[in-house]
Amino acid sequence: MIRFEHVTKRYADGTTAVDDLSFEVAEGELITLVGPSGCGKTTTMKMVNRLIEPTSGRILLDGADIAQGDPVELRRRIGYVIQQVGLFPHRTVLENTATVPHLLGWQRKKARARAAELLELVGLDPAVYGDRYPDQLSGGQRQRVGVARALAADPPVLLMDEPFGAVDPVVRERLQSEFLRLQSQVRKTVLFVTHDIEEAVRLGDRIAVYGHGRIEQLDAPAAVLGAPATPYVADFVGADRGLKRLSVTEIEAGDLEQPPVLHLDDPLPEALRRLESEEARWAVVLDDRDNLHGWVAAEALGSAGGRGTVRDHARRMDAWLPLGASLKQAFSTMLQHDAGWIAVLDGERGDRFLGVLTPARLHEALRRSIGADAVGAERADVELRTVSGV
Ligand SMILES: Nc1ncnc2c1ncn2[C@@H]1O[C@H](COP(=O)(O)OP(=O)(O)OP(=O)(O)O)[C@@H](O)[C@H]1O
Repeated sequence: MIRFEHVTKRYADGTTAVDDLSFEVAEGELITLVGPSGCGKTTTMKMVNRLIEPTSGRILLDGADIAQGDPVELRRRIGYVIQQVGLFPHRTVLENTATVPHLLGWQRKKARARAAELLELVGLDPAVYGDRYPDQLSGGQRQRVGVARALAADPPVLLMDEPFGAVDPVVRERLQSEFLRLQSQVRKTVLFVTHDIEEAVRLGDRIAVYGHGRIEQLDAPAAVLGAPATPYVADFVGADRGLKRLSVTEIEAGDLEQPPVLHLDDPLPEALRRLESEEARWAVVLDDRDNLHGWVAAEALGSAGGRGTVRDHARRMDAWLPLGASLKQAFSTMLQHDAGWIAVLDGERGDRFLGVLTPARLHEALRRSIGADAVGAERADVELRTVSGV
């Protein structure tokens, strides 16, 4: 969709802002450009809508060299969101949002209807906020209007330059979640500039980590965190990259442990025999539709004198997650419920019980996924070497 071919930008004073850059953004992909101040992220972005012209090399949009066409025509296909938003102070929120459709000559009614639809999409009720002026909004709301305005003419490409940089961390996280939800609906091709590695990891399908004027690594967030390509990248993503990686590594079926499974109506003697034969101290308990009910301790069954069913001794278990949730969510759920394990369910198939994740399994999953990225293999195929006998 967007292709950089050996693009260099040298400013008049001799500063090389971008140095022989080649990479490609696929249609519907969100690439975050992350790196320290002055490394060329904004220059990269502004060359796409021709606010800055490259010194050499070329940029293709849908296969066509953008330098050959009309910049105004080009910008109609590209939404642009910046940190200072740049809303017109004397125009209402609705008018601000309808700016581009107006410029494109849409009829007033159609432009306003589209603007209202977009405001709704970014979580601002047009009936409440449409007639307000920008200074009557919070910082986070202004950013939302900025995003709505950029999307108003439905451009295939979005350029976002630190769009959430000026709001406090709580609002920022909310805007990120909303933007992820929005992007899953509109699937734009996005270049997103940020200083913040956490933001880059959270939002990007891939992350481009910039050194001075160059991309040091362009890869999926988990790969950048797990297997940094250079010492520079390792340093930039931080010593706690293992921890950060938890949030972008999903629970897979192969990570799970399989404890014995009992059903609520199983008679006690049979249940006890099962646990004894498997030398287990507890079992997961399912209901008659095979949904998770909770768990039962062998000790509780043993002291019951052999009468009744598992139901009489089973305890509820609320610590569970669907397959595909992140390891960070798993860890956080364990802490929240003070649980030594959590159940993992198949959300796609009526919450069927799949297995349990323990802290040891979680650690293994993380190590295996880092190992997999380092050698370019599937996580399930990675064997761990463990210090044994300790
Ligand atoms: N008009 C200009 N003339 C000369 N040098 C410039 C100009 N614009 C940017 N630069 C320099 O080019 C380099 C890259 O700037 P750029 O704005 O692309 O960095 P950035 O990574 O976006 O930084 P930040 O995160 O601080 O916005 C910097 O050294 C900057 O000082």
